[in-house]
Amino acid sequence: MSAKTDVAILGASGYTGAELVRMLLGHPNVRIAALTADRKAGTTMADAFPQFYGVDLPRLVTIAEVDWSGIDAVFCALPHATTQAVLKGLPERIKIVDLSADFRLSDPAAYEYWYGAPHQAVELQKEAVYGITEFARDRVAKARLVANPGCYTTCSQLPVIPLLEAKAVDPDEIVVDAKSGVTGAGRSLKESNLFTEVSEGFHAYGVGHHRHMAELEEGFSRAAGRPVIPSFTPHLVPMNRGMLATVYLKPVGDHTPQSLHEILATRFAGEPFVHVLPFGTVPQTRHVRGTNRAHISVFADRRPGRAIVMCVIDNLVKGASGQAIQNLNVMMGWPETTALEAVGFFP
Ligand SMILES: NC(=O)C1=CN([C@@H]2O[C@H](COP(=O)(O)OP(=O)(O)OC[C@H]3O[C@@H](n4cnc5c(N)ncnc54)[C@H](OP(=O)(O)O)[C@@H]3O)[C@@H](O)[C@H]2O)C=CC1
Ligand SMILES: CC(=O)N[C@@H](CCC(=O)OP(=O)(O)O)C(=O)O
Repeated sequence: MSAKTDVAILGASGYTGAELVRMLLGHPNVRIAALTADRKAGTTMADAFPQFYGVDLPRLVTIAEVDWSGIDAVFCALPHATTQAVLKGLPERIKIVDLSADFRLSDPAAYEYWYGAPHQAVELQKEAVYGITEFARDRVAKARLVANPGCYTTCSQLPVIPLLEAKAVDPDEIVVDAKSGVTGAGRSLKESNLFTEVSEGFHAYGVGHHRHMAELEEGFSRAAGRPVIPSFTPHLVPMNRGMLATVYLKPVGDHTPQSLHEILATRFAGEPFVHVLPFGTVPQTRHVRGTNRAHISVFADRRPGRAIVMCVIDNLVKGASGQAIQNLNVMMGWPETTALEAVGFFP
C-alpha cells in the first residue's frame, strides 16, 4: 500500500504515454504503478524510449496483465476506438483520464458518423466530462471519467470559446487554420509519416472533412447556445512538437479586435497556463515547447470588420498529457499546477 496515488498508464510506449511518464516522474502525489504497451509489451520504457535509462519504472505489460487491485487512477493513451472496451471493464472506484477521442462526443450517433462504428460504451460516454480544464473545472472535479480534449481542439477552442460566450463574434464566420507537429500523428508506423513524406515541405490533410470537426462543432455550439459549424483545415508541418491555430473571426455589434483582446485577457487573467500576449504579438510554438502553457494573441485584420486570433500549444503537453495531468490534479483535489509549472526550454 502506497501513501501516493497509484497510477496506470495505458499506451505508455506511445508519444503521449511517454510524455505522461516524463511529467509524472516529477509529481509528488503519484506513483507510476503500471505501464502498458501492445507490440512492445514485455520490454521496458528504456527499450521504447532510451531517455528513460536509469529511471526505476515498471516493465511494459499488456492491459490484460495489469493488476487493478491497487490502481487508483488511470491515464488511457490508446488509439481511438480501442479505448471503449478497455474502460468499460474497469472497477468503478478508479478515476480515468482518457486521452483518446472515444468519449469526447456526447452524442452516440455523432460518434458513429465520425468514427464509422457504434459506440461500445454508451453509458460511460454519457458520464464522461469533456475537459478543457479552464472551461470545465467544477465538472472535472466531480468526474470519474474525463475525456481529455484533442490537441487541435484545445488550441482552437481556448481563444474562441470566451468570445462566443460573450457574443462578441459571429458564430457563422469562424475559420480555423491549424498546423501540427508530426508527433500529433502518434508513433505507430505509417507511410505518410516517413521523413521523406513530411520533411522539406508541408501540407494540409483532412480538408473539408476531418474527425476533429465534430469536437469543434460541439464545443463551439455549446458556447454559442446554437449550432455552429466552423471551417477547419489541419496541416502537418515538419517539426516534432508544437501546434498553431490561426482563427479568422468577425466581431459583431460594437466589438473590435481590441475589445476581443480585452475579453480574452480578462477571461484568462489568473489562469496559470493560458497567457494572453500583448495585442498584436506573434505567438511562437518554440516558446511553449515542453510546457502545459498556451499563448494567445489577437490582431486587427486589414480586411475591415475582421479580427485574427492565434493560439500556440505543445500538442503533446497542453494538447494531451499535460492537460491530462491538469485534469487529474483537479479530480484529486490537488493543486492544479502540480508537476506542470515548467516554462519552455527555448532556445
Ligand atoms: N499525439 C498527440 O499529439 C495527441 C494524441 N492524442 C490521442 O492520444 C492517444 C495516444 O496517442 P499517441 O501517444 O500519439 O499514440 P501512439 O501511436 O504513439 O501510441 C499508442 C499506444 O497504444 C498502444 N496500442 C496500440 N494499439 C493498441 C491496442 N490495440 N491495444 C492496446 N494498446 C495498443 C501502443 O503500444 P505499442 O507501442 O506497443 O504498439 C502505444 O503504447 C490517441 O488516441 C491520440 O488520438 C490526443 C491528443 C494529442
Ligand atoms: C498530426 C496528426 O495526424 N494529428 C492527428 C490528431 C492528433 C490528435 O490530437 O488526435 P486526437 O485529438 O483525436 O486525440 C490527426 O489529425 O488525426
